[in-house]
Amino acid sequence: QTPSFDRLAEAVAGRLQFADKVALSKWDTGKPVEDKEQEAKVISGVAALPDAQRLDPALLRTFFANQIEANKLIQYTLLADWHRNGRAPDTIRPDLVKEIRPTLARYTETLVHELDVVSGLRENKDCPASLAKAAGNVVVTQKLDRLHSVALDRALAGICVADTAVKKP
Ligand SMILES: C=C(O[C@@H]1C=C(C(=O)O)C=C[C@H]1O)C(=O)O
Repeated sequence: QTPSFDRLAEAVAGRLQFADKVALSKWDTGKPVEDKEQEAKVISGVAALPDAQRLDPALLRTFFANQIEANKLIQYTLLADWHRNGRAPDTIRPDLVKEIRPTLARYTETLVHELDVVSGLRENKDCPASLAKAAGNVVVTQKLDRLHSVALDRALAGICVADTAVKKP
């Protein structure tokens, strides 16, 4: 099977869907959206994964910093919406430490694996177009709203060598 960005984009979107649950837990607990200590744990955890050994450590750091930025973008927007409405949805909220962060960690493993799969596509001239189209397909299949589509493009920025949107190592 020829490698494509489809699975990477799916996994990135999957991780982003969890930002909603993170935001709910922060609404309930009053904890800040940004947790620098947790971010450092996520980034240092990546380097220890088997698939990470084949990848450029600087690319991994940039890529996961972008996943975290996109996650926070969703959290800030949802929290502001809920403040405007005076209430948050009453959907089930998993516990941040016991449930959400372990789930995010499993996405991290999948993401590192998928990054490894597409590593040969990063240099291609059509990389930005292929990546953006893969994201567009995920928007349709996962029925992403505008906020999550915006965050998806943000999270994917910087993967292509020819992409000038985000500074690369
Ligand atoms: C997801 C969280 O919120 C933010 C986003 C993080 C992430 O995407 O991994 C990590 C820390 C926080 O800055 C969290 O606190 O766990």
